[in-house]
Amino acid sequence: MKKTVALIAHDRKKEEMLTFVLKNKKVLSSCHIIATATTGKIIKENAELDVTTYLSGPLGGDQQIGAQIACEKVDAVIFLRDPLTAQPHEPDITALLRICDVHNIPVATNTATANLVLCCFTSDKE
Ligand SMILES: O=C(CO)COP(=O)(O)O
Repeated sequence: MKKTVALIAHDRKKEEMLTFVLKNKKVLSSCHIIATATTGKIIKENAELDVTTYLSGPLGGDQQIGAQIACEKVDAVIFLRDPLTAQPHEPDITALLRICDVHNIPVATNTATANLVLCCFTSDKE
């Protein structure tokens, strides 16, 4: 069964996200990818992967993805947060991370952890 992976990146992390996606295109092409609007658009246009997009983070996209997690429809979240810039929708970001913990969903907030998460996907023969 296809894994669903949520990809989200703040503006100053979008380039890093795209590099990560391109490096891991093979494994990600076997997943159902969901993303917030701008992150998803960049991935679609530059990595030519199918992406289901939600609203932009500040407009409620983090909450929409959180709802998918609450419904047990997401297997992993890769959320490259900008730790150096305050975000207007900080409560939504906190809520997204919280709901991952509530449902025990792996959430990577940097590419080092994201690589480990995707490694598990490739070794999982399910
Ligand atoms: O703000 C975000 C996550 O909190 C990301 O939203 P975008 O992908 O639309 O930039």
